[in-house]
Amino acid sequence: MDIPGLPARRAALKLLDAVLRRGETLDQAAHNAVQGIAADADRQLARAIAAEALRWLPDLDALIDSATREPLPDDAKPRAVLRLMLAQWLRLGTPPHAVVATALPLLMGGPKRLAHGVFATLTRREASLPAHPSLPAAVAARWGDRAGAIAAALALPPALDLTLKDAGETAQWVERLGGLSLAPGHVRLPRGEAVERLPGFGEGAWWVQDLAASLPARLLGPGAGTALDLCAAPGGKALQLAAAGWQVTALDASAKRLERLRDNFARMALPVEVVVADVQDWEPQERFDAILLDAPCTATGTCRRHPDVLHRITPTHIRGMAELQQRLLARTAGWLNPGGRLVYAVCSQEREEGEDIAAGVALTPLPIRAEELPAGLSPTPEGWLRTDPGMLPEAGGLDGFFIARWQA
Ligand SMILES: C[S@@+](CC[C@H](N)C(=O)[O-])C[C@H]1O[C@@H](n2cnc3c(N)ncnc32)[C@H](O)[C@@H]1O
Repeated sequence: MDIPGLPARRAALKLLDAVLRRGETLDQAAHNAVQGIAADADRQLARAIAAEALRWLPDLDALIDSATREPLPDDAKPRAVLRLMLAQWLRLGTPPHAVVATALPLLMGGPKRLAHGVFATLTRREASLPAHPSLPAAVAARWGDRAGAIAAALALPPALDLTLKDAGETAQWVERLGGLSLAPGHVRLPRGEAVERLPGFGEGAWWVQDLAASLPARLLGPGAGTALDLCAAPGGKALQLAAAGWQVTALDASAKRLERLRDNFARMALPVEVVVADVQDWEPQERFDAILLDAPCTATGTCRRHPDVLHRITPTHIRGMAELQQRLLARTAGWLNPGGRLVYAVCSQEREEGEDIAAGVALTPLPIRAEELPAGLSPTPEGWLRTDPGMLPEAGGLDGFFIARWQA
């Protein structure tokens, strides 16, 4: 029989391994790793341990290396177990004796004695982590002069952002939910509350959507005809377009994710036409007044929520995504009615997926203006928008996005 708490630690070890060795996302890996764990709390604990280990990996490794004579190989099992032990102790507040009792049984023999010794050394020294996580060196190099601000934002879990169906009711919902608003139709709450229990969920008054993720649809303006939302599922941006009065066609390659989109539209009582297709070979029967291309991307702008992106995304992934994004945007640009608007968005922090893509588009730019954005954000000199988690620090930051807009 397993000792209590061990299955959650074993699952956390599987999660870490799936991300770091097989390049899976935490979400993909969670499906397999937590199979067989009955209690929801244990499944959540496994994920929390792995996520904190990934968020603080370079700092945890520095502590481990400070307590060993020879550095342990990067993929050695004792290093992986120590990463989890330290994440529990230093990030989740688990007392050291409980960490030892529940995680050390993952190892046997010499490796177990080694990990025990390193952990004992670090607890005796009262080791601590820096004020915020250090980025892996390759990531810090890619993010250049924004790396420090983004790293600072990584220390805190992101707030819970809601988008209201009726932006005219912003003040009422801010009061009712006890949050703050950074834009019309936006309410920000501290994370922690179960979403389904918040007032307004059942009645379809709002949906969960990061503030940055709500900006692309806002930049298409109030509904004035037909809108095509490409790569639309699960539908946060399509809901915004429908709520703004656009007649929305939502297209996505994943039938399963489109089921979630349909459920979301049903909950919000908004109309939508759904198309299951790949943007790479779909041929529209009509032209559109507005197109939103929320392209598939490396999602490195969501690193606060998904710290696995800090470790699995390589220059090869970024190049592959950039090629796909360029192909999708080139097709899409021909599907606008005269005078129609196209918005391109990615939740990536990488210039290859943002600025470099936008610079190659032949349509007429429709520069984003500061008045269209929440206070504290400003467009680039080219009229694009680049956000990252280090922006709006007093309000709790926002995801990293790149957004550009053109007119046919
Ligand atoms: C970032 S998510 C979109 C989020 C969505 N726009 C929202 O606001 O809720 C990316 C989506 O792109 C879809 N996708 C990826 N490649 C695609 C393609 N070639 N054609 C159509 N959809 C694609 C995926 O199935 C996924 O649902």
